[in-house]
Amino acid sequence: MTVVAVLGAGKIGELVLSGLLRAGWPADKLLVTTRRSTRGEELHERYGIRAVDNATAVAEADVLAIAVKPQDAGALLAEIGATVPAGKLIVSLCAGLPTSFFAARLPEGTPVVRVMTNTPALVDEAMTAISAGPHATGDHLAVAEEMFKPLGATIRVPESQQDAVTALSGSGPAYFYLLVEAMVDAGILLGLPRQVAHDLIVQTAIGSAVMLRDSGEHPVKLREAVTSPAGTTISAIRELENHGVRAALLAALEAARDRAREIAAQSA
Ligand SMILES: NC(=O)C1=CN([C@@H]2O[C@H](COP(=O)(O)OP(=O)(O)OC[C@H]3O[C@@H](n4cnc5c(N)ncnc54)[C@H](OP(=O)(O)O)[C@@H]3O)[C@@H](O)[C@H]2O)C=CC1
Ligand SMILES: O=C(O)[C@@H]1CCC=N1
Repeated sequence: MTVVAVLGAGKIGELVLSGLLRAGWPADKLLVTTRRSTRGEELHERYGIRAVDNATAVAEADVLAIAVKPQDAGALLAEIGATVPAGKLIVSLCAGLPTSFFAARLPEGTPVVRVMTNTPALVDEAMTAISAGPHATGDHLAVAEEMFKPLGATIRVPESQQDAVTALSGSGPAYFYLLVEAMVDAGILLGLPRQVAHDLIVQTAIGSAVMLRDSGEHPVKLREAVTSPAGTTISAIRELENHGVRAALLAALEAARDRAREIAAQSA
């Protein structure tokens, strides 16, 4: 069975490892590397997986999943790049960094796959977009899918779309959490106890998300069904439109996409 090493197990690396274990990936087929040894020990105690150094991971794993911050990827590749044996699959989880960044720092012919996942991996509801980079074949994409399917949904996209994907689904959970936070505060403003406001909004978010996924209806239709003539909802929607929420979202996601491009330019 494929041995996967997660290089740089912070938040996302741990989510990937724990998801693979939940899906039945044997602990002895997983390796983890960390910068701080205490973090490696913590992950070993929590999951029973072996914490090793980057050189050992390169030597022993079939797949190297790079989960360091994009700003740390250059240093990591300077350390391991030349030692990566031919044919080892590199799966990058780094926002912004194109596969060419990795190819330039790895032996010629090394297959590179770029993925963008998100934190709902914690509850097996991630959205992961997968792209083939240099030398990545259908088989390599299938390996990446085998890794990420247990964590939620997967989709294949051309790499040219990955910065937009990052802006939408990679960063996306943060936008929903911000919205929930603001709506709970609105509940406080209206005099509800915080816990009651929290419970109302969280269940409303879950119900709305499940309807979006399962009803097959367009979001406009779902919204219209809530919006009664001369009712309460349209009064709120007028305020959202007056405050430019729609325009703010367009600008915000464009800014996230632009930041991904900037990270790539600064790392080149
Ligand atoms: N957070 C998110 O929602 C998402 C993040 N991503 C991407 O995932 C990647 C990781 O993000 P995230 O988990 O949030 O970041 P974290 O900072 O939580 O994790 C990165 C980890 O890499 C470790 N690290 C750095 N350099 C090395 C090295 N040379 N060898 C071994 N370990 C190293 C860091 O160690 P130390 O703790 O000592 O600094 C840290 O624990 C990023 O590239 C990000 O763009 C993608 C999708 C979503
Ligand atoms: O904020 C970030 O840069 C990372 C990438 C996508 C989500 N978090």
